[in-house]
Amino acid sequence: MVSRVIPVDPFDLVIFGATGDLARRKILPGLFRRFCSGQMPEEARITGAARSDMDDAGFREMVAEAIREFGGGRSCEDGTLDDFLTRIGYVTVDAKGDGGWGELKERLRSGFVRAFYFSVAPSLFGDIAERLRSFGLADDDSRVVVEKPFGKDLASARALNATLAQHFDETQIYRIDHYLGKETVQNLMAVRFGNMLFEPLWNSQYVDHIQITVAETVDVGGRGGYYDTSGAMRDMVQNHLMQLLCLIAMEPPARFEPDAVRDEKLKVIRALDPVDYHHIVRGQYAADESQPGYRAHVENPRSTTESFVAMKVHISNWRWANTPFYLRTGKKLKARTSEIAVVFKDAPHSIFGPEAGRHANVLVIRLQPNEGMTLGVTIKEPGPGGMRLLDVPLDMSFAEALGPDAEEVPDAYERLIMDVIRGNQTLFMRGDEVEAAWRWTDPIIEGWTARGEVPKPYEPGSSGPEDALMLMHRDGRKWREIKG
Ligand SMILES: NC(=O)C1=CN([C@@H]2O[C@H](COP(=O)(O)OP(=O)(O)OC[C@H]3O[C@@H](n4cnc5c(N)ncnc54)[C@H](OP(=O)(O)O)[C@@H]3O)[C@@H](O)[C@H]2O)C=CC1
Ligand SMILES: O=C1O[C@H](COP(=O)(O)O)[C@@H](O)[C@H](O)[C@H]1O
Repeated sequence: MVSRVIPVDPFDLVIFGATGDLARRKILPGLFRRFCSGQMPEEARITGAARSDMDDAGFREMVAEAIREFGGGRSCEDGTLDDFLTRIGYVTVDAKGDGGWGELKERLRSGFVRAFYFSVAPSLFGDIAERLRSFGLADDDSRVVVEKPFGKDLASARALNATLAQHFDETQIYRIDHYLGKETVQNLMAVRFGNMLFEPLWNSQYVDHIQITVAETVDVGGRGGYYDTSGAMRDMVQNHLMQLLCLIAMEPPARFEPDAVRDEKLKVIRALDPVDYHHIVRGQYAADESQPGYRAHVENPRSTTESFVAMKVHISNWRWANTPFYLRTGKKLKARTSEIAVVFKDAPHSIFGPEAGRHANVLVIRLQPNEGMTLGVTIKEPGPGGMRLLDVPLDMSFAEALGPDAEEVPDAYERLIMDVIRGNQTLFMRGDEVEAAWRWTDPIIEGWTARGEVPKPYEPGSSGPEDALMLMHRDGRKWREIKG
């Protein structure tokens, strides 16, 4: 295999919240994998910063443990971990106080790319941004990476944008949506805009409807405190599903460049119709004989927060008028699967007569697991039985197509952090995009509150509430089965 890894420029990366869950599970192991792949240059340095009192050696031990636990199955030569750890340091810093900032500044070198990852609660973003400037750690070339949730509604997202804008230019702010870093999500753009095959058919004249499903088997686990104030709508739809919707529905950007892509995504969000409340189903997983339900995972035993949402959405523009988009996401479902299905219309006339049945082509883009694409094609049923039709899949699994190269594919966080170092904002959300997404989401959530709506219970391990199935049945359509 010929390595296509291009090393990034030397950098200083500071991770605020380096002792936290996200840093240990995703960021630090991801950086290690990039180091193994040879993408990280010799002079790269990573400094953890958090409140815990620790020295460099203590933090390196924590990092080594995190990598052993969450590092992932890629092969790395012996000794690489020790080598990686020599590039790691730690400073005790209080985001809300003055302690530690001077020492942190001394650790940073001039002449290198400088990035600050805010892997802390959003309530600390403003404090950190302000101190980065007042203690002179950040300059006009520095980058800041901010985690989700980016606000909980339009007002809070605006306030957060305004706070960040006091200290940093938009070109320095990298708002993470890790779905944009997934390999297949980018492949979606390659499929649409790198082929002549699909784009002429990619509109309401040929597409009957589109289904976007992000199903999870996990419950809210230890994140009940956060999740109960959020729910599936804020946690998944406003960001991840919205981004998938944008990529599938947007017009071709003139170039694969940050503002060209983000302008087109913004136009999609702005063209979304308000959603009729009859077109949304909220669900909450119930208990069964072997396991507790949602309400046992959160503090409020009467919680009406949704762990599932299904909805029908319309985009009012020339391309998509009259083509519905059905979105659904939920926890504790039957299988972990994320996919987008583009369901084409039936052929306008069947030359094979009514007994041949109805056959529509479906293009399925599987984001996870088993990333790949399947195009359902109608053929003649083999054998002597006359002209009977059969749907067969033209199947492409990326792991099979890439062979051993698939091992080299970085995960979402690895890719996005390297993009920050490269200064490429294409796969990050712009401030106006996030605000537009909240502008569309807010009335939906406000409507639930005003109507005192209670989510429908659903069985753990199911496909969600019955009403979600009805949402499509009413339109004479059917959800694809949720299977891993
Ligand atoms: N965990 C996840 O799966 C995901 C998390 N996120 C987002 O990432 C961010 C971090 O989440 P997560 O890692 O789970 O959170 P944790 O609660 O696990 O970690 C929080 C981190 O912030 C540090 N911290 C808290 N207060 C201060 C302070 N005053 N000064 C300096 N550091 C402080 C903590 O340090 P110490 O403990 O040393 O005090 C700790 O390192 C959040 O915005 C979250 O919404 C987004 C997607 C998924
Ligand atoms: O951002 C989030 O995403 C995860 C799902 O991410 P995936 O990459 O595993 O599909 C979700 O579990 C979590 O609730 C949400 O905050």
